[in-house]
Amino acid sequence: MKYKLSVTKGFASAHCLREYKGKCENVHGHNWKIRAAFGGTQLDKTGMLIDFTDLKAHLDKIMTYLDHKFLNETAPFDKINPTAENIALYIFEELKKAETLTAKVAEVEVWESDTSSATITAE
Ligand SMILES: Nc1nc2c(c(=O)[nH]1)N=C([C@H](O)[C@H](O)COP(=O)(O)OP(=O)(O)OP(=O)(O)O)CN2
Ligand SMILES: [Zn+2]
Repeated sequence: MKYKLSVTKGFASAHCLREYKGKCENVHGHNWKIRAAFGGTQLDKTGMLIDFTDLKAHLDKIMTYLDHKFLNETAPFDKINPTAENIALYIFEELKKAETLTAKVAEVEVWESDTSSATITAE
């Protein structure tokens, strides 16, 4: 991939981890930070891989769905644990709807705190 563009957004939500022994089995909240990257090799006639504005709008839609929710009661996290890994995979899959012929989702990184993040990378 020659070009890689990233946008960053955040949301606030509560969760608890099922099947987990420790403080995170209790309900608690995070200010999640998301970095979504699209990659490709070909620019359009305006010199863009994909418009940042479109990318932000797609990410915003996902953030709005997750914002101020109890994730354990919000699909798909009512069925799968709302870990940083699963949240990153969910956002990665949702962002595929925004792919164009030349710009594909390359990476989604989910920060649970200033020091911990999970990244999904396209294979
Ligand atoms: N691989 C993963 N490990 C953990 C996840 C996760 O999503 N993936 N999540 C948690 C908990 O959600 C928890 O909130 C975070 O725990 P932790 O970093 O231990 O706690 P703090 O945010 O309080 O950080 P401190 O460094 O202890 O202050 C746990 N593990
Ligand atoms: Zn947590």
